[in-house]
Amino acid sequence: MAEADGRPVEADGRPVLEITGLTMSYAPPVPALDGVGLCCGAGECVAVLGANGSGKSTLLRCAARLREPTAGTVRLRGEDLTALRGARLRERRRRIGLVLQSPALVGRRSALANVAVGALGRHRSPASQLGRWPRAEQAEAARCLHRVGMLELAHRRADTLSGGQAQRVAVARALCQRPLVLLADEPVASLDPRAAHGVMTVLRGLAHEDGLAVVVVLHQPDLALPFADRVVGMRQGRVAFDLPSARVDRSRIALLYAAERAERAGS
Ligand SMILES: Nc1ncnc2c1ncn2[C@@H]1O[C@H](COP(=O)(O)OP(=O)(O)OP(=O)(O)O)[C@@H](O)[C@H]1O
Repeated sequence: MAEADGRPVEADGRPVLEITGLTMSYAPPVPALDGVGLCCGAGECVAVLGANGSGKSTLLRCAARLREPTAGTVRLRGEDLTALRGARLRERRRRIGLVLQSPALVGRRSALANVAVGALGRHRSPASQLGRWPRAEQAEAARCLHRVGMLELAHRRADTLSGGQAQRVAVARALCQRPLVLLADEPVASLDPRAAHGVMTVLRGLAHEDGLAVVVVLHQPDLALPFADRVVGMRQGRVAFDLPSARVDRSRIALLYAAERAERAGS
């Protein structure tokens, strides 16, 4: 893998995920994103910080093509996803794993069965939809659980897991999609500090050790700075800064939130 500006890029010189000029408004119109650019290379962990309403979740949803941007491009390994439709889009979307604040597991099913759901895009049958998986998919789900340190609890019902354990299972479910990119939207928001640290360790490991491109939206600068390689600060639908973590000082972060408060107070 090569490097450009200190960032990992694919052999063709492009980062795995490359977002440019992303603009999106919700009806009636509520502007949410205004020309946002963000890149994430294989093996890189990027944190996105910003005050409530600054557009972080909308950015991830547009990147995963769950929302349609009004302008801009989302490239996965150089291919523009915003130009794709139908089966091709569905296939490419599977290469983008999504982890949300709520793990959304099926409580009465085992951790293993929940993880195997990530394989549905490759293997869909009446049996798999009832939670009965062929041996190969079960083995892959077990490998994904092992990767997040949850193999021992593979056969536990999901509704008996702690919040941190459930979130690791959700990460394993995303891994079972065999993603190139992992997008995590406030994955530690409901977790205690120890569990949050554990989930962040897993996410960073998936970037640094497994070579995924990981983008994680956080509300905790104290987690973003030590765990992420780069931090993207968002303010009012725009990128306020995009810097290596080591160059992000506290005053820059404070400004991110303070400016948002001041602008709101004045509006
Ligand atoms: N479904 C929706 N319908 C209308 N407006 C929306 C919708 N979702 C978000 N918005 C608006 O879009 C803007 C960006 O919201 P978004 O949720 O992306 O921000 P965020 O940075 O993720 O916020 P938070 O940290 O609170 O999750 C806000 O003004 C928000 O009110």
